Amino acid sequence: MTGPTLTLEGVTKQFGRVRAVDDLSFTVRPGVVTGFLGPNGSGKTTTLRMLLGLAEPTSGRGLVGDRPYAEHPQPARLVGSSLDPGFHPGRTGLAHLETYAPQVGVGRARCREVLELVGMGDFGDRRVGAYSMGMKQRLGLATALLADPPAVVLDEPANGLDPEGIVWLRGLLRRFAEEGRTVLVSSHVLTEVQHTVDEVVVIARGRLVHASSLAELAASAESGTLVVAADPAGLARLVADRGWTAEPEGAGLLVRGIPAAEAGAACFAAGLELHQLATRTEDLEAAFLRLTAVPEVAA
Ligand SMILES: Nc1ncnc2c1ncn2[C@@H]1O[C@H](COP(=O)(O)OP(=O)(O)OP(=O)(O)O)[C@@H](O)[C@H]1O
Repeated sequence: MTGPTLTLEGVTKQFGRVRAVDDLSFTVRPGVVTGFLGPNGSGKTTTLRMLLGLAEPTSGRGLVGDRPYAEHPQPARLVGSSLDPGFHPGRTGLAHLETYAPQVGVGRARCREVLELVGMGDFGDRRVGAYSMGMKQRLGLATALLADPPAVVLDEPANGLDPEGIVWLRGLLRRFAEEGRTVLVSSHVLTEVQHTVDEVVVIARGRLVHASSLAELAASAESGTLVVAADPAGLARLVADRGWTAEPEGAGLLVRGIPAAEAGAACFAAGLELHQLATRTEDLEAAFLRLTAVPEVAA
């Protein structure tokens, strides 16, 4: 199986005065898990809704394969999604799936099968109103998987899942990708999906701020050296003389982008007595926060 490539081409969405999505372009390939990441309110859901024909872009377009979602003869069979699952609290989980089954051309047996697949086999006859958040997530996922689609688009699928559920979801998405499907999952927490995704697309305030493999994002994490000197004023002078960027950390300075060997050699040459010299590497979450941080407004 080879899933369709998903493409956003210069998509913008304006809600009155709010520009929720701003000239956003990226591509999602089949055979890998792609994480669509951004803080709350950054425009992820709006983007996914435009991709799936649930919202009209102000400009630009979303493509599933070679054409917009709605132009496919049976789009719901091509892309399974957890957006707008439309749960009715009075319906059982099974009845919910059965309302969707005709749209994607599957029968009751498949509804039971997907309930089993998402670990909900024992709860299909219980009313959705009595489901926990995690159970609703699983039912949303079951809805997305009804047609056994070659592409899945899931909005915050890890929300409400317990740690065991997250591990289970990770395994499921990994298997889908290995089968050649296209897998796009959104999240506002990078660490929640960092063991799940291969590719990352990061947005902030509706704009693309980063797109690469997860490995490349990790490699781009900024590193620096913590330097603690007996003479803090002397160290501050050295940092200024060298034009380094540094910020206070504990009793010393965290010097950005300078390896420990270089910082140590410079201190030695300047006759500074060191109490500590340690490499500091930013973790992925810090890199994510740096990428999505609101820029300070110049005075
Ligand atoms: N129908 C709408 N009408 C007006 N504004 C909207 C509408 N839908 C979304 N917005 C606004 O667009 C922006 C982006 O919202 P969106 O839900 O796409 O973000 P998100 O990244 O999915 O957030 P979260 O992680 O909190 O779900 C927000 O400022 C939101 O208030």
